[in-house]
Amino acid sequence: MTICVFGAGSIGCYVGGRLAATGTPVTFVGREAMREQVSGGIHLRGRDGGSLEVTPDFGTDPAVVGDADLVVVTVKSGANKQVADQLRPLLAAGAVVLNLQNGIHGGAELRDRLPGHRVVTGMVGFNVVRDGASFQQTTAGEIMAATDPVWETYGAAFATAGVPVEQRSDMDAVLRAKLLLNLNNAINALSGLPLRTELSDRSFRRCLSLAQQEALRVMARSGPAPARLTALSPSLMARALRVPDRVFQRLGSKVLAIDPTARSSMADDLAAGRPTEVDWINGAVVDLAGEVDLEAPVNARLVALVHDAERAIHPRWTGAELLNALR
Ligand SMILES: NC(=O)C1=CN([C@@H]2O[C@H](COP(=O)(O)OP(=O)(O)OC[C@H]3O[C@@H](n4cnc5c(N)ncnc54)[C@H](OP(=O)(O)O)[C@@H]3O)[C@@H](O)[C@H]2O)C=CC1
Ligand SMILES: CC(C)(CO)C(=O)C(=O)O
Repeated sequence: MTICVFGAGSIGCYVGGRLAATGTPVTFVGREAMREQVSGGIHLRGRDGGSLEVTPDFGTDPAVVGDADLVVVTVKSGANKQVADQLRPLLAAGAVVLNLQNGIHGGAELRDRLPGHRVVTGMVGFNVVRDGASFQQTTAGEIMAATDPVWETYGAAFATAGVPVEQRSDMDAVLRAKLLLNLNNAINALSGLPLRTELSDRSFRRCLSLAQQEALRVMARSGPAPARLTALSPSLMARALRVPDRVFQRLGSKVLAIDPTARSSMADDLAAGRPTEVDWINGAVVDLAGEVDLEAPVNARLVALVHDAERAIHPRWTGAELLNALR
């Protein structure tokens, strides 16, 4: 039972690190800059505050993937096609691929390019903040993945590692629900604020409400309906975001139960000068809308604003400014 984490950054090092720290053989493939940071050892802090230390078997040579039975792909969406091209000649016969990514098309993108291999679609419901070689899970949440025989072999290892996998037979609906939550990634990135501060501001929540309601209209026409991943249903959540701050502090206390340092993965990308996943998140809503003869101007505007921010054009917005730009 050997796992290879391919594209090991925040999610890959955290999930793979927990597996390695609890006795599962894991190899990590990632960038040289990451190897330099983590090869002396990584520190993993769980949501319960407990810590694990492990020295990862981290390299930059993709060839090690050939020894793995399970390959966990944790690159950002834009790298999927290139990664599939790298994996195709290297994967062992019978190796299973698990993609742990935001967006709704990652699994299919890999599946189309890796004929002969099972690609299991997964989703990470929690946030991880990296600080050098320290990886901290800053929100509650689970990994969800498509029901598959692979979990008979690996399910116990993920559970022991403190990253249990909930098998779902409705992964498309799960990915759509996560997409709705991730519409905040762009707003969070443009705010320049930690998630908790941003979501405590009604103007930013109203921006998210606009983006989610637009996405819900599109999803209502294109099916499947998004799964319910939070205490409130997706449509109720989109409405509840608009309530005044004091009411939201009570109503949305679970939403705000976030470590004060946590930021969305898109905020990390913007801060590090990397291309963002906005085309795969808000852009996915625009694409879905096009397929059913609708328009999605709020999400289209967010895509454009994040692309501007990637080029250092108006990278920071107040809640009021952003709300004005989206209405
Ligand atoms: N971070 C979080 O809290 C959460 C993230 N997610 C999702 O999980 C996925 C992974 O996110 P995250 O871990 O934050 O991403 P990171 O950017 O931290 O990690 C991905 C790593 O893969 C590297 N990489 C890209 N292409 C290759 C390649 N061909 N070979 C080797 N390494 C490669 C990247 O390097 P480089 O940057 O140089 O390309 C980067 O170091 C995304 O879809 C994200 O949206 C979901 C929930 C929470
Ligand atoms: C966990 C969450 C929703 C936090 O924003 C996320 O998926 C991300 O940062 O990409």
